[in-house]
Amino acid sequence: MTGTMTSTPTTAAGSRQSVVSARDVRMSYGSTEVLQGVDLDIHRGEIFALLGPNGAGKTTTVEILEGFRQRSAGEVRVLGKDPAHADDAWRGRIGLVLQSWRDHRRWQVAELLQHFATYYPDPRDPEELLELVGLTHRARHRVDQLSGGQRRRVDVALGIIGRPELLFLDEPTTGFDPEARREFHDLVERLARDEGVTILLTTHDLAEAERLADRIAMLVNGRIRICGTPAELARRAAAQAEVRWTAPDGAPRRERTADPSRLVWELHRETDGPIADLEVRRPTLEDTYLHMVHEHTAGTAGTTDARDAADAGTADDTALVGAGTGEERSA
Ligand SMILES: Nc1ncnc2c1ncn2[C@@H]1O[C@H](COP(=O)(O)OP(=O)(O)OP(=O)(O)O)[C@@H](O)[C@H]1O
Repeated sequence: MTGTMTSTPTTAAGSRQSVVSARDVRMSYGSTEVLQGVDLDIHRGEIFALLGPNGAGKTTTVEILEGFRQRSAGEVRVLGKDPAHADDAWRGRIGLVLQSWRDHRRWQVAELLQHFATYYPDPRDPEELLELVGLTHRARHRVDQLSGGQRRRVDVALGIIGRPELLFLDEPTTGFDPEARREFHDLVERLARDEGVTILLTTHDLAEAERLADRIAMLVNGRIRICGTPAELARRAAAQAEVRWTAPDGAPRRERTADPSRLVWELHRETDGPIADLEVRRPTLEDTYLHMVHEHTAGTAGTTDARDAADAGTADDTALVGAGTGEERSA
C-alpha cells in the first residue's frame, strides 16, 4: 500500500494528524512486565502493521489502545482521548475485528448487521456492506451455517458498519482462502485510500503486512525493536544478498555478499559470457523479522532497548528504530 502516504490528510500546520500516540507504555501481569516501554505513532489514513512472535505483547498493546485493558504506566492518546477514560462517543469512532470474540451463531447474517447498524449514528447500509464483504449470497443464512472464513467476513462487516475512523484488525485473515484474502486486502486498501480510515493490523502473515502496510513495527519481548516502511525494514536485515548461478562446469553455486553487483561483475569477467541461471536474492522482510526475533530472544531479552538495536546496525538503520513519527525517528 503506497498511495495513502501522499493522500494522508494534514493539519493546518502541514504535519500528519496523529490518530494513535503511545509513550513508554508498560504493562505488568503480576511480576512479569510484558510491555517494557512501547512507543507508537500512527497517522490518519495509514495502514500500520504490528508484527511479533507469540507472546510478544501485541494483543496486550492493542487492548490498551482499544480501552479494554488498563496499562500499568505510560501515556496513550487515541483519537485525541485517553482510551482508559473514553466514553461511548469515542467508542463509536473505532471499529474492532478481534481474534474471535463474537458469538452470534443463532443470528441470520442480514438481521445481525441490521441490528448492529442501530448502534451507530451514521451506519453503512447493511445490504451494501454484505456486498462489500462478499456475503450477499449468505444474507439469509444463520451465522453457525457459515464457514470459518465467512464468519470472519461477518466480523469484518461488524467492525466497519459504524464507519470507524480507526479500525483495529487482529489477525483478520486467519482461515481465509487465497481469494478471500485477496478480496479482504482490496477492501482494507479501499477503506484507507478512499475513506481515510486509519488501520492498525496485527498479523503473523509477513506477506500480508508487506502487501498492506504503509509502515510496520516489530514488537519483540515487550518493546518495539524496529519500525519503518516494508522496504526500509527489508533493507535493515542483517542478512546479505544471495547470488546464485550455475558455474561453467555445471555445478550450482551460491554466495552471500553485501555487494551483489560487484560479485556479478566479477563473475561476468571470469566467465567471459553470460552467467547461467543467475539469480540475485535481496534481503526480505522475513529476513529482518527472523533476525529481530533471534536478536531479542537469544539471551538479550529485556536488556536491549530499541536504540541499542539501532546501534547494532548501520547509521541509516538508526532512522528506522522506534515507532515514532518519521520526524522523530530521524531526529
Ligand atoms: N490476562 C493475562 N494474565 C497474565 N498474563 C497474560 C495475560 N494476557 C496475556 N498475558 C501474557 O502476556 C504476554 C503477551 O501476551 P499477548 O497476548 O499480548 O501476546 P501476543 O503478542 O498477542 O501473542 P500472540 O501472537 O500469541 O497472539 C504472554 O506471555 C501472555 O502469556
